[in-house]
Amino acid sequence: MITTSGLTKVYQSRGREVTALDGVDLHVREGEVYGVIGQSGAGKSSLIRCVNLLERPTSGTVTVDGQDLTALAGRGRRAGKELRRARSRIGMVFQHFNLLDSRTVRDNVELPLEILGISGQARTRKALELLDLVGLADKAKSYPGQLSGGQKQRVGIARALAGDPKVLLSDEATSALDPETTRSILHLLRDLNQELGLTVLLITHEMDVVKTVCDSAALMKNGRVVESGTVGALLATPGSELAHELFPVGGTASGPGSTVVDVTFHGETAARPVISQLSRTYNIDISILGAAMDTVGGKQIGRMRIELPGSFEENVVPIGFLREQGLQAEIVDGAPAATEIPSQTPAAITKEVAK
Ligand SMILES: Nc1ncnc2c1ncn2[C@@H]1O[C@H](COP(=O)(O)OP(=O)(O)OP(=O)(O)O)[C@@H](O)[C@H]1O
Repeated sequence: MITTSGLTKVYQSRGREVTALDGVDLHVREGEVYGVIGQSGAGKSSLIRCVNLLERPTSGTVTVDGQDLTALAGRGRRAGKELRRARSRIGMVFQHFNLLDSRTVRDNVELPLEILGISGQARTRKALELLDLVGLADKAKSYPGQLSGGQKQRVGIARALAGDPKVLLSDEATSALDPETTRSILHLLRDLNQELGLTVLLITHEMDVVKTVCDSAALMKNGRVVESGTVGALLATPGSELAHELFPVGGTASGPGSTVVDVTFHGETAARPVISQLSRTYNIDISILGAAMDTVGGKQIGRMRIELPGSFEENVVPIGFLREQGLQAEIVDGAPAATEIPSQTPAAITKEVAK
């Protein structure tokens, strides 16, 4: 639904060049919630602004729903008619809501419909429908100043849906909200994604947002995507930084001469007593050094760091047993050279070596 190829953005700032995006390839499938995470300055805002051509990329292409937006003329407010039309089918939600304080809630939602030239009655009907959809039917006549932050963001979401978009872009939509309100807004985005089949591309610096709502995620650093994939596949990727951030498991070996393994459970493997089977089958004592269980995108996922007595060579068979059971097993300590470890990296994952 959204593809960027070789997307590059270089700003000219006080006589020097700042590369905010450095060849970003992103592939967001129809109907998924895709999170782009990264620290401040990683290039997230530049990415989202380039996706709807609010910012013109220096090079590369952006395709949304099969249409190459970069081929359409104009930029920002001076965008040509075709680009404006294409953009009206991309909803955008902002961190600070960007509502007009002098207009009622209903009038704020009607604004994009006014710009599209929709007549008064149809506009009002649509705005009231959308307010109902986001749970604010009773606030139509209120002004933004009379609403809580969460309610303001619901108005922002209703307004973003006015043009019946297939794609919703969210620029840190929950960063200004408290944890409870954040959860309710994320659930609303998830419900809209499922009920309307809306594709959602969101940027965030909070791992919890990715954990709560995203099907897929990408990690950005210095203008580049350094990891991307479905959350399930990322969790199954040995050495994935995103997986480690989503499920940090700690614990160090009790001493030399043992093998430490990070085991990832998901899907039906999360419900099977694999560790006790491993212990009984090979008659080995297993120490659990750390563990975390959680629900990601509605699926139970867990990670456990375990310690097996003996060197890696002595544990090749038990580790093979774990992998045969459909679990991911990544050797953290006691491993031979990386090339000797049987690799299970799924092809779906792209992990580039940062420049
Ligand atoms: N209009 C601009 N002119 C010059 N440099 C800019 C401009 N916008 C962004 N940058 C620079 O580009 C880089 C990426 O910024 P960007 O805002 O895209 O990152 P971000 O990941 O969204 O960060 P944050 O979460 O702090 O908003 C930064 O070094 C920033 O200073």
